[in-house]
Amino acid sequence: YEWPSPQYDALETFLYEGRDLATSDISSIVGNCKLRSSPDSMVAAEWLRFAYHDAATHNITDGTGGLDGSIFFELDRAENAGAGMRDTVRDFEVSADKYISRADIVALGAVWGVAACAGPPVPFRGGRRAALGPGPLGVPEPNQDLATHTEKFRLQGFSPSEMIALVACGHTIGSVRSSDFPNLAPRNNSDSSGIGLSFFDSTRNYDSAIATEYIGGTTKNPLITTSDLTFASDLRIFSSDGNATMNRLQSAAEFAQTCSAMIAKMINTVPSDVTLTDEIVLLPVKVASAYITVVKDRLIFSTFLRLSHADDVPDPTNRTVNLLWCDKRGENKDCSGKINVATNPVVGTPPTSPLAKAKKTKFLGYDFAVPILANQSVSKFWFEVNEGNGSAPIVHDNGGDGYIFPQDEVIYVPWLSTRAFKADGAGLVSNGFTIVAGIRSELKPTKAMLHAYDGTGRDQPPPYNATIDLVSNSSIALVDGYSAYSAIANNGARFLLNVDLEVVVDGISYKFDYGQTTFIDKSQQLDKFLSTVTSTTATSPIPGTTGKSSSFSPRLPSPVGAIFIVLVTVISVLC
Ligand code: HEM
Repeated sequence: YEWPSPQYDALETFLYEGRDLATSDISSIVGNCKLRSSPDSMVAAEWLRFAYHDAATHNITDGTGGLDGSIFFELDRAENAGAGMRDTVRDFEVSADKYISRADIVALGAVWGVAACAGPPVPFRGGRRAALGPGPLGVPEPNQDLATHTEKFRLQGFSPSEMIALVACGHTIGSVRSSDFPNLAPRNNSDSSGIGLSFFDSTRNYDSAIATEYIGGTTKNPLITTSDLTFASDLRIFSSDGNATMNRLQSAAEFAQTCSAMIAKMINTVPSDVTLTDEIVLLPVKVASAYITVVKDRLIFSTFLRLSHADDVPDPTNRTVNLLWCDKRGENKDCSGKINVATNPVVGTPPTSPLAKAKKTKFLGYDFAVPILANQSVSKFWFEVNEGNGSAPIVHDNGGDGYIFPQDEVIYVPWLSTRAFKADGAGLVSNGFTIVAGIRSELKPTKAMLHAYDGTGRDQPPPYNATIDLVSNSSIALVDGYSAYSAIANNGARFLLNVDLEVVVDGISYKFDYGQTTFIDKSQQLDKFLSTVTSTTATSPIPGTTGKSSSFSPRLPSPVGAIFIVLVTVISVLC
């Protein structure tokens, strides 16, 4: 891994922090193995079944079907019956973006669901392509015979013993509902919703009870105990190898290991023309964002460092984190005369997804937003972390090269961008944005474009994917060094516009990637920026260093911005 790896970075944030581009924490819907309020069905079970029904239609012979999000378009089929499926659609329809497809979200739901109910970590790879319509039929149904099920699992790529394991790894959580299968699950009169839930085993955790209770003869799994044997599909499947697999799965360790592998294989069952990413592993040190923007007539360099530690270790109290960077332009270009230092970032606690919790990990985030000048800008940056315990500070510099700041030719300015939307009682009707960008004033671009993408929307509309010219907009004053451009994007009844910008100058293209629009026109935007935008209070040499202090003196912010103080210190280095 080397920063920046945009798709990896986006998937990593989503997988381990549980939040999407709009910073909405969708994994918290399933966190702590939550139940829906009415009926008390398990969200994790609904998400796991949703993923299975999407993957189950894979055909290894022609490479079609598999986990591709086609399930969103297939809920009117008898084989996909169930209220849990419809609830899941609502959970998942707001988060897809250009790096995280709807299909990846279905797979993530299975990973989070298993982890949220104390199950094993399931390795996750991204890169699934979202289908734009229904796929083939073929999800197994309980009234089909063993030969039919064995053949369907073979077509999905699973051997007979893998079939037994995968069904047990699915039916360790959740229930059969009376409202969906009245012949299998009795209606429960004490349940005010009238929807009887007959759970597969006596525990709500993702554990081996499904196997121990089956082998021990105490199971209440309706797909085993039903008096109508036509529907006893788990009984037929579990006993199909003389109970050898189910005997083995009684061991907690064996169950965890097997199910981690089986669920991973299930979510990696994708159409043959899809190439998945490498496994997304948790980055212990992560630069989660780095951009230049304008907030209240100041040019701001903003970056966010996320560090992790074991969740049974208290948060460090003496830690200090400094941001260091080189100018990209001017007399001190590339740190030839000075290194800039910012201290005292705003410290926050990024959320942890069920998977990060299962890995017993906690995050601390260090948010820097420092005023800079356009004629100095940023070429690269790095961090110095001092734990305050006498040990030498640790430098995080991307393996030695520093974090190279991608480009400053075009910047995104959410602060001045605006949103217009219409909603009625049924929800969002239309959404549109005027996106403001800054392009360096000395440039004469031959092309300036907004690439706008939105993969969300009720009832899964095709993604909005538009390229719109950015037009010079002299009515907007930015800051010295940047001229304002704007473009209008209408993303219809979709929720999560993603902003990419591109300018072409002398045949070279400069790109800003993956800007979000959630904070536009909302008070949170103000909160977010004002809580991190910092005032520059001094320029002084760091104690112990020699050399003269340079004349770095960015504009002072308005007092309202000075909620947190970052000391920007500029030192001369001996070169
Ligand atoms: C022959 C194969 C299978 C059959 C016939 C089958 C059948 C069923 C049925 C009838 C239900 C009840 C649904 C409802 O009442 O809404 C159910 C629930 C469930 N199934 Fe399966 N299943 C099979 C395989 C799997 C597999 C392989 C998985 C995942 C790895 C899985 C995961 C689940 C889960 C988690 C639930 C509970 C859903 C909830 O509580 O909302 N199933 N299954």
